[in-house]
Amino acid sequence: MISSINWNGICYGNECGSRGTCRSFGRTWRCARAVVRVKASSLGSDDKGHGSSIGEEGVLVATNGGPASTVVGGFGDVLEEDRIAEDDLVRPWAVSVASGYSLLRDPHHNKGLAFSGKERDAHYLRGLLPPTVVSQDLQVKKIMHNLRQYQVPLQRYMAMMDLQESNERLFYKLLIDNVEELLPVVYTPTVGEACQKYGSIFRRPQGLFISLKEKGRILEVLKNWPQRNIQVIVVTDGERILGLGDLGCQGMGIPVGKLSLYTALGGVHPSACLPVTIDVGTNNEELLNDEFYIGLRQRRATGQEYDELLHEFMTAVKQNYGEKVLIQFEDFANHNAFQLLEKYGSTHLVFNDDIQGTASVVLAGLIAALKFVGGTLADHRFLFLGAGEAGTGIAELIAREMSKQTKVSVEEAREHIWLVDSKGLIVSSRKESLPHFKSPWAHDFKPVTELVDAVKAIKPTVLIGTSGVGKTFTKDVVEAMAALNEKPIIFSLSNPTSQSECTAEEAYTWSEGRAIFASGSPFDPVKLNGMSFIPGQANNAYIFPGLGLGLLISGAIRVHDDMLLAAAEALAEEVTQRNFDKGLIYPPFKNIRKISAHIAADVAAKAYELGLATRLPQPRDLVKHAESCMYSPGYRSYR
Ligand SMILES: O=C([O-])CC(=O)C(=O)O
Ligand SMILES: [Mg+2]
Repeated sequence: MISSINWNGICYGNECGSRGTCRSFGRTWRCARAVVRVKASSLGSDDKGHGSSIGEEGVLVATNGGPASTVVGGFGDVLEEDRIAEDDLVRPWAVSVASGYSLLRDPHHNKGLAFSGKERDAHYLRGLLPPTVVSQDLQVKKIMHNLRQYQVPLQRYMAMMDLQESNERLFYKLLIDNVEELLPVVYTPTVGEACQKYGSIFRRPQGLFISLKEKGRILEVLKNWPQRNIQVIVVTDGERILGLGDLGCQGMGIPVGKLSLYTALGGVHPSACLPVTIDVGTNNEELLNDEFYIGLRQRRATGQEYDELLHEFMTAVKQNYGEKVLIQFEDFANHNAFQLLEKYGSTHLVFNDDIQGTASVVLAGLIAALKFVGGTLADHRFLFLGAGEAGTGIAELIAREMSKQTKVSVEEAREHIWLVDSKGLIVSSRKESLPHFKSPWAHDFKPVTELVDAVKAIKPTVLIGTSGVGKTFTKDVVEAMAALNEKPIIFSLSNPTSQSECTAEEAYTWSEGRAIFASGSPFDPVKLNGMSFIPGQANNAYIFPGLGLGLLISGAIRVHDDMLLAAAEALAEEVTQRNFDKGLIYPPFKNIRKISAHIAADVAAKAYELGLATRLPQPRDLVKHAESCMYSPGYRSYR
């Protein structure tokens, strides 16, 4: 194995079949695309003398101890141009050329038994693999067979994580080809349990951990990450993981899971994705006392200490990756979520998935549900249980869409929308004590404490649960909705399944099969009185991969609310007549890559329209362009 070579590389072009160019910056090669081979003419003493390298990140080059020989690349299939300063190229580490045994252990390039005979010869794999050569499809078949043997969801999750760390392309092929079956494994609900037990199941780090200990050195820490051309970061501080509360550093499962969906559902190249967990401590006593806990053992830093760390992170990200890197805030607690969005929304390309992504997916479901119940948004009355990020985010987007459709002001539109929090209905007499994100929803009304009483008093046509508290849509509540409405719309959005406000079965049974139901985490179809009901999954996974792709392909520099409306409308348009005939208000996840391309195209179109796009000229057919930019996980040939 070559761990380090001295070289002065001659790129002799792509042998991967795709066209691309290599440019030389002195001794550093930079490759615009895909697999490139480099001939090393001056090899170190511990090598086998071949010097070929494989890398869709471009050229893998080892340092000779000098300052600027390093790895460049990682453009993914999306980014074809980038400007990197020469001093950016200096890294403290060397990357080895992957061949032979190390190639089999390199998740980005390993193909396992799918290496052909010629590849085995060319890359010193002879004898390291059994003689049989299999196709990627057969590998998928075998792994699905094995996964189905596990009875415990967490075992499936761990098997999937092992695969991601041993053969990345196979992981994505499996996920894309079996998305409906595997989404609940790598994502909600199983990822919730994985985060709760992350310390004990931790094997290899899959993202960047930035703790208070790294304060003052975050830029340095970012440079330790092996990929340079990061396009999307999902970051959490672990304080509100799904509806499970403060899981501290163990929240890392969420950015990892979300980014695997960026690739599988949205086609963003895996090497362009960076999961980050900011560790400022945890207030979860159980974790602080857990010997397997992997994070800082201290209570959460707040105030200035917290703000400074986050600011250093946001500044370092922009400095290291440029202003077009997308930062998705995920599962922060309410106070920080709103503050971060407000603070960085006008200086960085950021959005909060729990506030804005969830809002967009729910709005799409409501637009589609109107097909069944009739009327426009303005003809309906909305009641939320939960007035945090998701509740107020959805409420605001509904108000904006209503205002857009009917030309009433957003303030007037808000009067159709009511929220209940842990203290009861949000009314104007509570205004003094409300945080700023709740105050727009404080309407004039008498105080009401119980949800069921709020339903009877407000008479909503739509009931939405964003409370993070399971079992709160009781029989009384659902029956009250069913008494008021021929087709009550009931969304139980809290995740994972244990936190869902009610189950699909409860919603259909208590409403005598009349509810139009969707949930954040998946539920199986329900049989009732000989009929089958298929619940919708109103999860932001429908939105963020396509939204992110749209931002990247247009080179957007800011996220605008109109882009979220565009994403919602694009998703609602993807519900076909056949879907409606089956009672669906969301399209099946199995078509998600096509759906993401449409969402991406509409988001990108909006970015161009708003003057926020920098990738000019605007491609004529944005759907085709989005599709052509999507990563596909088929193996490359390494001959
Ligand atoms: O992760 C999910 O399934 C949806 C989400 O953002 C949350 O519940 O926080
Ligand atoms: Mg979330």
